[in-house]
Amino acid sequence: MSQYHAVPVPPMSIRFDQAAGTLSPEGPTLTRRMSDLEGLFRDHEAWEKAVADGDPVVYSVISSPVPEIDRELPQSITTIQPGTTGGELWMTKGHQHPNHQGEIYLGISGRGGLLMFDGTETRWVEMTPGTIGYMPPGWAHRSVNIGDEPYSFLAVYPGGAGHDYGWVLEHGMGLRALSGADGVELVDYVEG
Ligand SMILES: O=P(O)(O)OC[C@H]1O[C@](O)(CO)[C@@H](O)[C@@H]1O
Ligand SMILES: [Fe+2]
Repeated sequence: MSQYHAVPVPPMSIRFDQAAGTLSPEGPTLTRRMSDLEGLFRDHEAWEKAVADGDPVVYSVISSPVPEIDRELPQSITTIQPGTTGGELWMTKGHQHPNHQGEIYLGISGRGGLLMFDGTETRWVEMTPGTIGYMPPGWAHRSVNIGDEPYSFLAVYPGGAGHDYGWVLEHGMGLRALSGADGVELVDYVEG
């Protein structure tokens, strides 16, 4: 089920207040805690312990009022907190668009990585403020915070693309992003 409402909107400007972490006018907001990321981390015991030890917020998503419906172009800003679980950097759930369509991200603050997987090949794009990351149709995508401060990025995506989270649980993402010497060490995917 979509977390977005489907009310058409008129032409508009949308103001992002980075200090306040708000969009105005605002749409739906979403908070993902550790407990929402079941089955995604390699170290299941470390994930269970993190859930038991306060179930921290891993990332939040604020959206504009543009609806998730075909031919619309919704936007959202995702902020991933810095952290690791079992040595694995905090990340989004990641998803495939069931109705394969492209998408762009724009780095706003902090340091991140954009992991893309088409079921065979994997790509990793480092994201800093000003970087545009492009996800072609058919490439599942996950974002990772590789720094020690919150990592924020703008997403712009086709409203009819949909979100398939089960695809990532079934196929993985090709690689995992662990905390390493230069912030990140990419290793082969191992089941969670
Ligand atoms: O949908 P996920 O995998 O939780 O990741 C969150 C980010 O991805 C989006 O679904 C866009 O691809 C936005 O809602 C948000 O920017
Ligand atoms: Fe997407």
